[in-house]
Amino acid sequence: MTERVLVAYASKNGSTAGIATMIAEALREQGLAAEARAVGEVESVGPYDAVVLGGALYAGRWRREAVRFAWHHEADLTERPVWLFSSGPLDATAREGLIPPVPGVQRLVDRLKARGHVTFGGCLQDGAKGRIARMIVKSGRGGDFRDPEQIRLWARGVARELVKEVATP
Ligand SMILES: Cc1cc2nc3c(=O)[nH]c(=O)nc-3n(C[C@H](O)[C@H](O)[C@H](O)COP(=O)(O)O)c2cc1C
Repeated sequence: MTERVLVAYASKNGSTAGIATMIAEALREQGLAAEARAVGEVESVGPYDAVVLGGALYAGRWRREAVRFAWHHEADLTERPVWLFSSGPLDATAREGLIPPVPGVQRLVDRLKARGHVTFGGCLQDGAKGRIARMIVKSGRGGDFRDPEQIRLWARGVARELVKEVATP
């Protein structure tokens, strides 16, 4: 049977949503039934066999909705394979090496017994919401630091683990 994977995300300016869409596409390419959904659109994780949960980083924390989602669905999430991702750094650091989760996300990794966590580069461009966001863009420190190849490779690793598990329960 095809594994159903939920890629849930919390995004303010849309770039984490974009990453979630890329992850879901890469999982589908590997034969999984994956869909990307904003956390607010997900009532239950019951229909899914595995979950990828991602949050945009603001001031050293995940967007609150992502944390709330994790707490609210904790019991169901701990019964399923779960991976977490963060999106944030507005420079090349996420591409150059593994960035550990911020403390609040590390707590979720432990609590949900997540199989893995990765930090992807973020994106802030014209039209970003918020005064500080606009200041960052205006001062030339914005840009798109997401790396589609890095995202695809990470998603393929997730798919490999899930497919292996179905083959050898
Ligand atoms: C006010 C503000 C605070 C931010 N704080 C962080 C941070 O603590 N760590 C980080 O890596 N990125 C930080 N960023 C960058 C965002 O995480 C990045 O732009 C991300 O891609 C936004 O995701 P979204 O488009 O899904 O909202 C911050 C951006 C803004 C505007």
